[in-house]
Order: sequence, then structure tokens, then C-alpha cells
Amino acid sequence: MVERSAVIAALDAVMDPVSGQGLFASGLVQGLVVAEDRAGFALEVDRSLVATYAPVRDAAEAALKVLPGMNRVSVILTAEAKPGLAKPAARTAGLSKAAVDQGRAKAPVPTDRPAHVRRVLAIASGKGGVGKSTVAVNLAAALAARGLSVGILDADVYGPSLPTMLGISGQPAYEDGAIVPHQAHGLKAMSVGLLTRMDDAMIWRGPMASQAITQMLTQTRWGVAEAPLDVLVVDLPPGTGDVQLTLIQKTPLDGAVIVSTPQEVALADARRAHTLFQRVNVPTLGLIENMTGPIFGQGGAKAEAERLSIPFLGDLPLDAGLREGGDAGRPPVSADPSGLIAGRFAAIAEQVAAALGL
Ligand SMILES: Nc1ncnc2c1ncn2[C@@H]1O[C@H](COP(=O)(O)OP(=O)(O)OP(=O)(O)O)[C@@H](O)[C@H]1O
Repeated sequence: MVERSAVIAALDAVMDPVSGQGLFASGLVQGLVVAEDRAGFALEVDRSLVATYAPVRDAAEAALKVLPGMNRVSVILTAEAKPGLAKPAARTAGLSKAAVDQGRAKAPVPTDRPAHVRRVLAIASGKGGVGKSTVAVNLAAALAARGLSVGILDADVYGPSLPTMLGISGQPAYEDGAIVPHQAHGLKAMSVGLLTRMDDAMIWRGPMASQAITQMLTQTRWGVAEAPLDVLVVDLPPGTGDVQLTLIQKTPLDGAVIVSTPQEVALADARRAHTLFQRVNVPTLGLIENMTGPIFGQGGAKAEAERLSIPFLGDLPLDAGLREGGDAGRPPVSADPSGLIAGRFAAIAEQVAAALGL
């Protein structure tokens, strides 16, 4: 049985780098729940400070995990705290508890963070077929090339393409109640396409889809205590409908990258994807333009990123090697690490790693 006071004391032993106070005293800890052998809370910080607080979140998690009797700790870093949320408790003196509570943000939708995973990154697109999965796989490989331990979860319930793109097949093994992910091209990989026959993928809809994804997220052995996974890349289903909203609400995401082609229609969809992430307080780390060139045009995504005030992470040309590598299960980033495509992804990976504080 873990005591709430012990949890608060452990949190106050972690310093808030902005106020210099203990983390609990700083007022950033929202919705603290302590129950028997577990504890969880949200760390609400300003959007611009997400990278600063990512290591603080890790330190808080680590500080709670070592408490006697503690089994499970879940700390969610959320951006865009409402002004005034982080005020020290002394400022509320004189107000009734109800009045103080009224000003509080609602508790976030409960999500289950996968164990031993430091960051979760979503790859999204507002529209199908723009190359989201291609980007997810190659960006994951480029992050791994930086020396990070990387996993990739294919949550594209409508058309799981990861097994083909990484050349993996067969149901994953189970060990001690956990799913053992496949290993390919230096990545740990799990796909909804491995849990079902490929033809059945279309039946994963609504609640079933999000349940399957929560399971793959939390029951896969992505990392272990001694060797946590640095980043889990989640390839989301394309689009901005209810399924996507439910998924991103239930998945503890630290940031999202949106993929678009240069065309106006695709950019309008990218805009909707950004709005969707804003609604759930997940920072959009940037926009990538895919299939840039004479056929679809060039520069649309960069201009759109400027309009939305989000970073433009780079563009990728329409390239036969990218398509063939995907079809053959050999992503160019790992098959041709000194090629032009690998270079583009390395530059994108550098920005993404920095934005995630990795
Ligand atoms: N830059 C590129 N140059 C050439 N072909 C590409 C490029 N990017 C993606 N493709 C090809 O386009 C097709 C669609 O790509 P991909 O499956 O990655 O898109 P997606 O957005 O994930 O699609 P879906 O919406 O079906 O999940 C694939 O055949 C892929 O190989």
C-alpha cells in the first residue's frame, strides 16, 4: 500500500526547472491518483516547454517507481496548461475549495502508458495514400541510426502495411503474458496486421480498433526496466474521423508528425489533422511534405506549416527507390544508409529527436 504523502514527498524531491520548487509544490501536478500499488498524474506545462519537461516527467516516473510497494506509475505530459494552473497554492488562499476546483482543468482521458517506453510519437495524415507508413518506417529507422532504441507500432487498422514494408510475418510470440515484438532493420515492430489475417484488417472498427491498439501498445514488451525503449513510433490510421480521435485520446502521445503531399486537397486534410491534435493537447512537432516534385508540386507544405505556426521538417521527393524498398521490405534508410533518401530522413530525425528531448 503506497501512501499519498510518500508520493508527494517523492515528487517534491524532483525539481521543477522553471520555478526551482519541488515538482508537487510547483502546482504542475494535476489529477494525482494514488491507489494501492499504483500512482498516476498529468504534468501540465506550457506548449513551448514540452521538451524541457520531458526529462522531468522521466525523473518523476523514476522517483515514484522506486517507492516500496509501487508497481505501476503513469505520468502524462500534457501541453497548453490554462493560464493560472501552475500558480502556487498560496495564491488561492481565501477561496473555497469548490471555487479553486472550478478553475482546474478536467482530468485527462485515462490512458495507459506502455511500460518502459520513454516517448511515444504519432505519424499521422489527414488523407490516405500520402506515404504516412513509408515515412513512419523510414523515420523510425533514421531515429535508430542515431543510436536510439526504437519501436514501431502499426495502428493503421484500415490497411496495415508495416509487415510488407519491414518484411515481417507470422503471429508474434507470447512470453510471460507479454507480446514479443518482431525485430527487423534494428526496430521492434508490432502490427495489427500480425494479429489477424491481412484480409480481416477491415473489420477492426471503432471500439474494437482502439481496444486492439491499446493492447498492442501496453501488452507488447517494447522495453524492460534496464533497457527502456527510447521512442515508439505509432503509424496511425489516415483521416480525422471518430476512430482517429478516439485513438489519439486513448494513446499517450508525446508528439505528432503530420505527413502531406504538396497538393491543396491534401494540405486541407493535414490542417484538420493538426486541429485534431490540438483538441487533445498533443503537440504537432511538424509537417513533412512527401512526393515533392514535378507531378504533385513543391513547397505547399512549407507554406502551410508557416500558416499553422508549426515547424516544417523537410520534404521527400517522389522516388522509385522509396516505393520499391517499401514493397520489398527493405526501407531505403537501412538498405542504403548513405543515399539521398537516408540523408533526408536523418535531417528530419534530428529535429524530431530534439523536439522529443531525446
Ligand atoms: N516519396 C515517395 N515516392 C514514391 N512512392 C512513394 C513515396 N511515398 C510513398 N510512396 C508509395 O505510395 C504508396 C502509399 O504509401 P504509404 O502506404 O506509405 O501511404 P499511407 O499514407 O500510409 O497510405 P494508407 O493511407 O493506405 O495507409 C506506397 O506504394 C508507397 O511505396
